[in-house]
Amino acid sequence: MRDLKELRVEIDRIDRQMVALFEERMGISREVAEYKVATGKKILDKEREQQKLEAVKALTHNDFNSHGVEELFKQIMAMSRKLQYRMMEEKALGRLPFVMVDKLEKEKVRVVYQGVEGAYTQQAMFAFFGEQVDHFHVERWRDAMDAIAEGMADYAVLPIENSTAGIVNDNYDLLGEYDNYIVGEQILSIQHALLGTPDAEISDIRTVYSHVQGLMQCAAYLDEHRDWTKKEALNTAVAARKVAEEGDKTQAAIASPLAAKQYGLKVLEEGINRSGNNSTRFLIVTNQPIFSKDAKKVSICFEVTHESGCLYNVLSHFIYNNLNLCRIESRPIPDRNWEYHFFVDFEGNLNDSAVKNALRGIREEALNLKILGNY
Ligand SMILES: O=C(O)C(=O)C[C@]1(C(=O)O)C=C[C@@H](O)C=C1
Repeated sequence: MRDLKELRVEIDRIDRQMVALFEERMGISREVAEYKVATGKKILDKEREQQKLEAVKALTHNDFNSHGVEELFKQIMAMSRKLQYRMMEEKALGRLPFVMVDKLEKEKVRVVYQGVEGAYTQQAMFAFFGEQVDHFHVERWRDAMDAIAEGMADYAVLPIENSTAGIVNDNYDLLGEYDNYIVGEQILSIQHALLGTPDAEISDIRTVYSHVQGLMQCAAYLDEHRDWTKKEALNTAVAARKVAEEGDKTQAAIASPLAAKQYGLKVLEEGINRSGNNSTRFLIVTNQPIFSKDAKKVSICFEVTHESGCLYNVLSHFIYNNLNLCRIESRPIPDRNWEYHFFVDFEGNLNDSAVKNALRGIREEALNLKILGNY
């Protein structure tokens, strides 16, 4: 048996050769990039990569090495592409179809939110734009997206994620569907209360209405009252309005204390959500591709082909460009079973070259990349 020291000397010798060859190959890749920049040819050439993988695998002598070489060359070619995207960046300004503004216009604007007066979304709107803002409300989230798409409002406010109950699926889907853009976000601490008619006591309650998220966020509290029937409403404020309108003291709503004030209801119990720091994140959306110069977060969505390693390849652009991923979600693509839209948020501004570089790579290597906004 040979000594470990001696074996490591040999490994070091081989690695030096591999590094030299890697650098030589990257040098050629630079020349390929120059050719591609000059001729407008795409950087990713899947057919060539497939042929290359088959060719290098054929040079190996067993299955283990064949698999290893395949992985190795996939990585080498991915690095080669990244180098080429970076060179493209040096050649072209790489302007994205977004317009930078100094500051988001918040005065003399009209804002739409979904729900009725007293909804948490209304509170979020006030927190972002101020209480004097000109506003109106619509019944469904889709109506709010239509209102800005058609120019009836300048901005829409949509809940996207709650710290206890998770994402608002429907709004993720709407972001993918509409050509509207995220320009801001507002986080609101959500403190739910149990609201009843003015003559009600907790012991009278038989039925509780709320939005599904309200019911989920208060699941532990509702578990202590298993005999109550839980019923879903379009949103928490609609639930409060229903209880007020029907005037039945056996009915209660889970909604905000603001909604109690709005509809003349009695707060039977406060702070009934499971988590003390229960918060909801709302997005501010508009119909124009604008971003402010101090925007810090980019949201995108894309699809990947149904092949092994595809998502990994796309995500590698964030690592390579040193961009910090904040979240990733997947949503099913309608009528295409087991295929998904991926929604990714990461830190950065559309003016940063690292962001442009990563987006250029993702645009080529993923399907249907959409920049949802920078805020
Ligand atoms: O041959 C090319 O067109 C290259 O850009 C080189 C290379 C490689 O590194 O082998 C890189 C990217 C392409 O997807 C295919 C192959």
